[in-house]
Amino acid sequence: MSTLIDPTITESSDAQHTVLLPEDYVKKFDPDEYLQFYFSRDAIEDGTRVSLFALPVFAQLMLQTMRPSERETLLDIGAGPTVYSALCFRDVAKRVHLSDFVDRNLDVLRKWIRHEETIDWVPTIKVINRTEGGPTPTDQVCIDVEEKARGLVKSGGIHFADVHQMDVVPELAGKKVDILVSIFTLESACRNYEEYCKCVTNMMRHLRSGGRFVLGSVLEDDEYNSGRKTIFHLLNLSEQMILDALVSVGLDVANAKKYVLDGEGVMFIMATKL
Ligand SMILES: C[S@@+](CC[C@H](N)C(=O)[O-])C[C@H]1O[C@@H](n2cnc3c(N)ncnc32)[C@H](O)[C@@H]1O
Repeated sequence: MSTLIDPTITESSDAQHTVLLPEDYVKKFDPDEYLQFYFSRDAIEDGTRVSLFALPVFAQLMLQTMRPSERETLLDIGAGPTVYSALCFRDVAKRVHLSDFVDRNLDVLRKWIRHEETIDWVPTIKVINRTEGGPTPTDQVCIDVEEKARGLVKSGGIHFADVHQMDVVPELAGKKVDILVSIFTLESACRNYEEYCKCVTNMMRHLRSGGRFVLGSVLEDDEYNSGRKTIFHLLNLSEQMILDALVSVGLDVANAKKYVLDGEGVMFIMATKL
């Protein structure tokens, strides 16, 4: 997972190479370490996460192909301590629901809502803005972008999620959103392909027919750094395995928009639920 791993760090930590498992998230996933590792100013300047290129492109496509009434609600499953989905889709949806399995991640998201210190999202906003084709944003533009995203999450909510449950987001049980986003979560949460397919089925219960599913996945890798010294297991997935799982839950994969970044070992796909 080259987008998520700084090779110099993995090499130096080989001596104590412990790989944590899906059941270790609650105790061992550290939101601050994760944000520092991937979203600090230095991390963003050193090499950007591919998500910040793919998601704004999908957002633009949604603006072009969906009427405002068809794209009111967005749910991000496994957002972790990050808010970049709300930043990328701020002009698309009216309400954004961020969800995750780890309470400490949800606490960080709530702190962000209350304007308390978390990470500085300005470097991320600048990359998103560049992908959107805008000029280098002023400080005021960055503040406005973040405030708009914050407002959408205030209108939506911050929720517990477990992809292994039939109602992945219990607080939204029985409710369906227009856009479902999940980035680098399923391959983190699942131990085998059978579980993966079950979790995709569970997630789809939150998406309405005609809605869009946006999935970001690591391809063919076994682990990733969740911080400088912490390594978590990943389910090793080929592109075909992912596509098969999506077809089996009724997503229109034949007409999907897909980016496979071989050098980066990641895939992003946007598909409509039939
Ligand atoms: C690699 S992080 C991705 C975070 C964020 N989506 C991003 O792109 O930076 C994996 C996330 O999956 C979450 N996760 C792990 N097990 C989960 C489960 N059973 N249900 C929902 N989320 C889970 C973790 O808490 C973590 O936030």
